[in-house]
Amino acid sequence: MKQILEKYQKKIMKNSVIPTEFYQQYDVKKGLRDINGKGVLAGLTNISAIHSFDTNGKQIPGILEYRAYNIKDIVGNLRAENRFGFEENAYLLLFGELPTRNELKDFQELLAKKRTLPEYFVRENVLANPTSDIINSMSRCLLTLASYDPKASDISIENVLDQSLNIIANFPLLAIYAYQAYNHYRQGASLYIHYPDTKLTTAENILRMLRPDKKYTDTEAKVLDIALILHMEHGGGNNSTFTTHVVTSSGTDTYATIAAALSSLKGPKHGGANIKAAKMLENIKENIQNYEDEEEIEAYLYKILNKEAFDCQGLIYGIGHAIYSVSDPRFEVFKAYVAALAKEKGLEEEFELYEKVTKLAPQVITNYRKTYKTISPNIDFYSGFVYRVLGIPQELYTPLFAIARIIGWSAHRIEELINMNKIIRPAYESVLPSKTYEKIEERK
Ligand SMILES: CC(=O)SCCNC(=O)CCNC(=O)[C@H](O)C(C)(C)COP(=O)(O)OP(=O)(O)OC[C@H]1O[C@@H](n2cnc3c(N)ncnc32)[C@H](O)[C@@H]1OP(=O)(O)O
Ligand SMILES: O=C([O-])CC(=O)C(=O)O
Repeated sequence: MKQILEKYQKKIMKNSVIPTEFYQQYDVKKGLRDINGKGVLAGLTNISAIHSFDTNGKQIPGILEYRAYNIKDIVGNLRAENRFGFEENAYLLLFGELPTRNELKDFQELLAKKRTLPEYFVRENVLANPTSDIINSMSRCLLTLASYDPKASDISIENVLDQSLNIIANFPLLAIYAYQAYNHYRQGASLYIHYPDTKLTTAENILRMLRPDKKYTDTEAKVLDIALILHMEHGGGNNSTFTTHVVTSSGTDTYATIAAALSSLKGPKHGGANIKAAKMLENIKENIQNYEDEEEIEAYLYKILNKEAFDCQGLIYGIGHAIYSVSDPRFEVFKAYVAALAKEKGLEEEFELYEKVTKLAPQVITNYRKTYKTISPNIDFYSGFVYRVLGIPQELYTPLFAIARIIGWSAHRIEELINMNKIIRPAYESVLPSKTYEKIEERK
């Protein structure tokens, strides 16, 4: 079998490689972006804005706005008022306005009411097929839920909104129960299936369902709430949201669309980077003797880039961004929390090592690869650190991203359905000259 595959692979390599210069010649933007990170304009949106260049094309520190409100103001205000904000920001992103106190209460009650799975669903679907790949389990369960929905393929806005709210409410259950199944059947731990509490927020319910004793502190839940808010939405062009637009444009149903978005998200260059970054930082910690020695850290980062260390893929996870240059504003917000948590938990030494990595890695990548814009750490450099301090297992890092980003996917799916009504279908130029068909006996 191996030999046959090697033979086929050789043929593929011979017939599939396209000379690099062709991309320039045909003006194809690899990754649909300019080399400095400006994307090909593929759509318009009211949902969020990302700024990384000023009007003169100069790189600026990144700015992220949800429905025109700066993410730093959103988080700053929640913090000042010591309130949870996941539900409020879900309302803002989905409906376009900040809720009044009563509107927020009604929305929270609606989500709480919807936060329930069909009878026996957990036993027959979640527990029956345990896997460490929780995103796969979520996709599988989502597609199974479609068969319970008599209006699964109805793509009217009202129905899509109803389906989206069901998925938003139930993603935490699908993720946490899938982890509990894996932890029990594959890791030998006791099995806990705690029901969510209708009076609690999304962040509180996640910790309640995860922990054997259902207990958590208010600070822990508020830190998780902020992490979720920061991951909720990032424009129409990020890989999983663009997938949502593409798949929605074919007219398919909500379940299939979100399963596609989940599949995109788990890739290690996108949402899957949070697990990779956490594992990489552990690996760096194990392989560095002196945390103070910048030369030793730098040499190890070169080894990672050179595919000689960690997962041998040549990527330093949690660093770099497709469109941000000088900074990812979410990283900045996160860092303040991480610094405080590290101090509280006595992890200052580890935090200082990671800080050195964030300082050295961008320079190392710039020296090693051809880069046209400033490289800086992204949101997921520190998310693993925060989740670890909260006692959240690594298998749930990317699922937590999905629990948050389902809001952005839903808002973008609805925006696509309202405004576009046109199948997305870009062009691929064939660079292969035509050939005369050879009869089977003439082939060499
Ligand atoms: C929530 C999120 O999705 S945020 C992103 C999470 N992903 C990661 O953290 C994975 C590590 N980072 C990366 O792989 C990249 O920075 C990406 C995928 C996020 C962006 O990639 P690009 O748009 O190609 O970035 P950019 O144009 O700045 O990169 C220039 C060069 O530096 C390389 N580069 C950028 N970041 C890294 C990195 N962290 N490690 C190694 N090489 C890198 C790119 O591969 C590219 O090399 P190439 O021209 O040989 O292909
Ligand atoms: O915008 C991107 O390309 C990736 C990202 O940061 C996100 O989806 O949050």
